[in-house]
Amino acid sequence: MTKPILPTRKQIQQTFKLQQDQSDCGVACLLSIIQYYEGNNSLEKLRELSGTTKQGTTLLGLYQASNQLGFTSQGNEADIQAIIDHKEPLILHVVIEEHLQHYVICYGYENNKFIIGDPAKGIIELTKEELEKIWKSKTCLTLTPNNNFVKSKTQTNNKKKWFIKLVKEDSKLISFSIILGLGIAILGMAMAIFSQKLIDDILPSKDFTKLITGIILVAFLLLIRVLFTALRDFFLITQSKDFNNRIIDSFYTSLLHLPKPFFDTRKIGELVARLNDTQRVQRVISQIIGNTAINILVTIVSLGFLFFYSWQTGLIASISLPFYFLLIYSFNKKIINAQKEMMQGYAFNESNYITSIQGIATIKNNNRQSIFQKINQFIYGNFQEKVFNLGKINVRLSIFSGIFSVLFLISILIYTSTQVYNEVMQLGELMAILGIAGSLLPSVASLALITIPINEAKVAFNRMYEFTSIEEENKGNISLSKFNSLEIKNLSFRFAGRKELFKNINISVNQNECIAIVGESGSGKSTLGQVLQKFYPFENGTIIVNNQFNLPDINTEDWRNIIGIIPQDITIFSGNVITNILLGKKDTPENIQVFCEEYGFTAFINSLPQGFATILGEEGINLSGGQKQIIALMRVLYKKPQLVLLDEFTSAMDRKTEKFVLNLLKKLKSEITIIFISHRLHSLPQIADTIYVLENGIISNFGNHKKLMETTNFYSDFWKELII
Ligand SMILES: Nc1ncnc2c1ncn2[C@@H]1O[C@H](COP(=O)(O)OP(=O)(O)OP(=O)(O)O)[C@@H](O)[C@H]1O
Repeated sequence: MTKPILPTRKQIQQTFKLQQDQSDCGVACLLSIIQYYEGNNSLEKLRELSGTTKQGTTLLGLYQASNQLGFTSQGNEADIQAIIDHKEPLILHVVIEEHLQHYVICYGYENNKFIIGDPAKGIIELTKEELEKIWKSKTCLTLTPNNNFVKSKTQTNNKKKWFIKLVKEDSKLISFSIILGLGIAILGMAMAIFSQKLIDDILPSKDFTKLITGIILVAFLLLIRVLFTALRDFFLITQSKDFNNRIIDSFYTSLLHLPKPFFDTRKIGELVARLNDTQRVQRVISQIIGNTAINILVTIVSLGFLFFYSWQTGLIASISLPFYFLLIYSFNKKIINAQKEMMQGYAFNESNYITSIQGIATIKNNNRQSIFQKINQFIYGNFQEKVFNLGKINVRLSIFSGIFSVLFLISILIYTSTQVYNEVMQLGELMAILGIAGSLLPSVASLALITIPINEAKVAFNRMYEFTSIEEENKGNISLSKFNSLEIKNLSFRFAGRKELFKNINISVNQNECIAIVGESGSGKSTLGQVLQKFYPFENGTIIVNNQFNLPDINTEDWRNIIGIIPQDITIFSGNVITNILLGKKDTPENIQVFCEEYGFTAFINSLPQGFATILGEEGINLSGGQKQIIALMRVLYKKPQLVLLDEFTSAMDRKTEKFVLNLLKKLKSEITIIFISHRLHSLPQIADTIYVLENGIISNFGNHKKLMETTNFYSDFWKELII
């Protein structure tokens, strides 16, 4: 499985992957090494496995991910000589521009230079001194593929299959559009040919009938061309609509089924930007169907006509057009890079805009409007600078191509006019040749630039594919409808790339019991709650349900029907109170009214301006924290769960509401098992049968109020401080 001692440049170039944004450098390095060993994966998957966040990846995260992917890897402290002696690619942790943490790959040492794969720049060479300057940490990750490493050629095939599946339904529309495009191209020549006939034959012959017939014929052909163009455009917009609907549906559906950790590591702006990617892919499809086919044909037919009228002009065109093509083509790379930077600038600007709107209260409260305005000026200015850079390249391109066009047309003009002057060529032929030569250049230019939109679409397509190729969350296959007990045994958990959050935790709860998990902020209580919702897989230990099933094996949908959650951050959707309780489920208003009366929520509903019809969320009134918690309680109880998990519930309620809620929960204890997660401890003695104290990553104590008060711990400290 191991490669030859020093990889060739070609191998490196072919397998090296650039980062898609700043936080991706670590995973881009890992992906490059995977591809170097002929494996395959996606940046998205690697982000997930390595716990990459908006800030980037830790070396520990890269280590954990690479071990899961079939590498024997090791984090080391090393010196320059050690990496010269190490004959396999390795990842170095470096610091660039004095403070930016970054990862690069060292592929080897050759001719006194290190071959470095820098995900921000590409393949570069560094001298010992240059590398030492940035490799200050002296830490690196060595990776050797072991027997678990899977070589895979399947991903490219899967990508192709996915793409074909997406466009397959449009194949008829696409074929019609191409055929119409060909018709349009051929009819486009009609005017040039007619003008030649008009000047050379019809007008000199003074044949009026011929003139009228000719005009009618050309008018007819031009009208057919208009019809063809309209039809083709209609097919294109139809295809565009169908394709976008299909692709967005597939994208959104995959998004909803992605595992929770996926959402922890993404910025909203980035997710929104990916929705726009679909349009980019579609635009290029339209462009290829709409223009490229026509341009190819226009070029061939025009050249044919030029040869037909005068083989010499055909020859001039055939010799000079490849140069024209190459001249324009040479701009491709610059334009693609400038476009990439512009797209990044755009995504960054969008993220910044969304974050400032979300944090508007904090900005105002801290009087930081002017600072945020300056940040925005900087970010937006940077984006505009990138747009400007792209514009500059385009201006340069149009100057060069303009000069070339002038030279080309003038040389054709000189040649043909000399021919007319010497009476070898007729005037009409000159006109036709000039007309055809003029239409040839834009077609060739557009063909030379086709890689730009294709590349843009490829980037967009890959980014979308990465989303849709992530495995859905674990579904589990044991169905369950009745909850009896939950037992957490020796459970350990860490977020990918982080140190262990808790270890060897033992907690149990039976039907109709109420337990509480208490502990300091950040001790991992909410995370434990999320593990219980099957949001995160755990590292070691077991969670047994009903004394027989492993939680990961239980059907996720069944389990989430059994467990009801009130999270710390409650989401209120746009809509009225009823839609917020039902969350899309169908029910009659009478039933909801009965439900509210049964649980005693009627007074709360009546206190809202329009009762049940009160519009909440972005389009409606803002609820207080306590009111949101009541809505969340209604939402949970309406679901009729058998186990509820209440995370810092009642924290925002006034004493009266809290009392009402606690009394309600006490009554419900006979029907529902309750897990409280809290650091508000004063209400717990009334309701919790057992209290577990989570401290320093372990359950340091557990028992009822009386038992816990006998020792010194987080819980008893709280009560003792109250008494003092
Ligand atoms: N997705 C994540 N990736 C990495 N670390 C995370 C993630 N979510 C939470 N953490 C970290 O895990 C730790 C535990 O967080 P958690 O929310 O579980 O604490 P908590 O005990 O519920 O705190 P609080 O009482 O303040 O709600 C924190 O240090 C937090 O920064």
